[in-house]
Amino acid sequence: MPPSAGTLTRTLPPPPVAFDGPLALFLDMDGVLAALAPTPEAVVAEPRRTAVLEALDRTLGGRMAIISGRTIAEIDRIAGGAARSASGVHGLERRRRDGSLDRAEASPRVADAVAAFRDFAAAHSGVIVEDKGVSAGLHYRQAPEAGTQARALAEGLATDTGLVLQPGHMVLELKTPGADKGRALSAFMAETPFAGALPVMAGDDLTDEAGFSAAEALGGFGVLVGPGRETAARYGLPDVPAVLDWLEAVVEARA
Ligand SMILES: O=P(O)(O)OC[C@H]1O[C@H](O[C@H]2O[C@H](CO)[C@@H](O)[C@H](O)[C@H]2O)[C@H](O)[C@@H](O)[C@@H]1O
Repeated sequence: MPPSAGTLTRTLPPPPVAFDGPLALFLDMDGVLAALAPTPEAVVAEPRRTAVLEALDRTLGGRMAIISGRTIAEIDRIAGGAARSASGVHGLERRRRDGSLDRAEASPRVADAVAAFRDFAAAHSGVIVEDKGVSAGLHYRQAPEAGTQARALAEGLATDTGLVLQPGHMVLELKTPGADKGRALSAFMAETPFAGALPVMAGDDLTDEAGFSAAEALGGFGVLVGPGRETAARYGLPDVPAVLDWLEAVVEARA
């Protein structure tokens, strides 16, 4: 019997490596496939990650996608081009395996958020602004003392602009409304080659909870990476190396 999803304070069991029927894997990037680094640009392509993604894509008949808060261009840079199906910026962009692309129209208020974030960064050394077109990110990993003020700014801007506040690991993002990782997962699952497979989503961040719930609703499950918390995931893995070990074992079990 698989463990149940829901509020969990205990350690989650590790996910299975062998599955009876067709499997569809949805993978988050930062904190799952790539260890967290001081800045977004510090994360680069690595041979082990690229190799296992290519092997999964082959073994799963193309039913593998990265669903990230990063842009698809960033996913391609870090995954070494190994993720043909990808969703970026928390579901606001989605590229199918054949290269066709869906992209939400950016709210004009994103530019206001970027401008306000840049003013804040100019006054707080170490704070970084990430302009993703459809969303704006304010990173304070290198200036943790600015976190409280950064949150107050982002919350105020969310109220003023109607943008959606997406907190992450030492980052506050304001995104164009209308998408999340769960909707991206469900959209992939409605199409070839994903339709009919068992969806499994691995993630670490709050933004990944929508993906866990969507996988669960479609008969699959979520895998929470990192420390335990209240989650919709059924299984857990401690860190990025454990994720890569698990993915390699999945490939081997299907070979
Ligand atoms: O959904 P994800 O793939 O997990 O992306 C979430 C955000 O990841 C990036 O920021 C995070 O990783 C950086 C590099 O390790 C780190 O410096 C930062 O503190 C983290 O928040 C990315 O820059 C964001 O755009 C993503 O939304």
